[in-house]
Amino acid sequence: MTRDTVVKVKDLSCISGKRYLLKDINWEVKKGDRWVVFGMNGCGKTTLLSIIAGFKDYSKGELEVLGESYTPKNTLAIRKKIGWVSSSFFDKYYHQEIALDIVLSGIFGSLGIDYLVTNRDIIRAKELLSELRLGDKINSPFDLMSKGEQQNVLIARALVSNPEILVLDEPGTGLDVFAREYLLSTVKDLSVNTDTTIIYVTHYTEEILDVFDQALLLKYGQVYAKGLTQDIFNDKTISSFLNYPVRVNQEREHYSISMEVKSKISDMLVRSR
Ligand SMILES: Nc1ncnc2c1ncn2[C@@H]1O[C@H](COP(=O)(O)OP(=O)(O)OP(=O)(O)O)[C@@H](O)[C@H]1O
Repeated sequence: MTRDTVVKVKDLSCISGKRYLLKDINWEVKKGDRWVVFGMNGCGKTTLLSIIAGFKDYSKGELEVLGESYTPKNTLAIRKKIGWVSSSFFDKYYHQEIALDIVLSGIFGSLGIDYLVTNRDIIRAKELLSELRLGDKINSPFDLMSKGEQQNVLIARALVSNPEILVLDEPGTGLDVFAREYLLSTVKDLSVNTDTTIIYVTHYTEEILDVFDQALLLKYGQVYAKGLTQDIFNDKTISSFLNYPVRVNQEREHYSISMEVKSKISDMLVRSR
């Protein structure tokens, strides 16, 4: 039996002014897939995921999520089925909102609580916050929380609706050592025990768990490679992708990349004294 396609991106471009932030992206994600998205700063990862999560428009091409194209009428309904963590996106929107309200907004796929919440919703949101060690921060405004606490609020927001698709944009950033392991263990458990589709963006190869069996490499807003992680994460492909010689190692449960980098900054500073 063929699995349903849950995200279909066809010849998609996103243009700002005269610049292509994304160009001719083609990508298909099936139900239950686990993808890692990898690329250098500014290559368009957040832009692509914001579009897929229904929070950003695109300029050209086609996008279907869970069998539908976004329209003003169905946007919230589709968003509800996507758990999206992206501090680079939400940081711009959340300021005075308290942790509990932000988590509850995930139930509606909105940025705020524009609809009626039930007691069950509140209990679930509080449980998730407590589980993520934020039980005492339920009423804290977003701006007054630490980076890691904010990230955990966004993780709780993404999980509260028990989503069909989890889109995690650098979810480990800012987390302490325990919180990051807890996140990775949650992602791993979800991928083993449920058919949740997972798309995971990271810069840190130690977060590329063995469960992420497919990889999308983005470079300058375009797809550089996509396919099985084991076929892509090798010395040759990643060195050519990064334009720099690296060694890719597959450890017991994740990948790692080693490279020799020599900074010139200290020499520059010493010379200018
Ligand atoms: N609204 C916008 N208008 C114009 N340019 C934008 C806009 N949003 C993002 N960009 C630019 O698009 C490029 C891609 O940004 P994006 O945030 O998608 O990159 P990224 O791959 O997620 O980067 P990082 O790894 O640093 O988070 C960047 O050069 C950024 O400056």
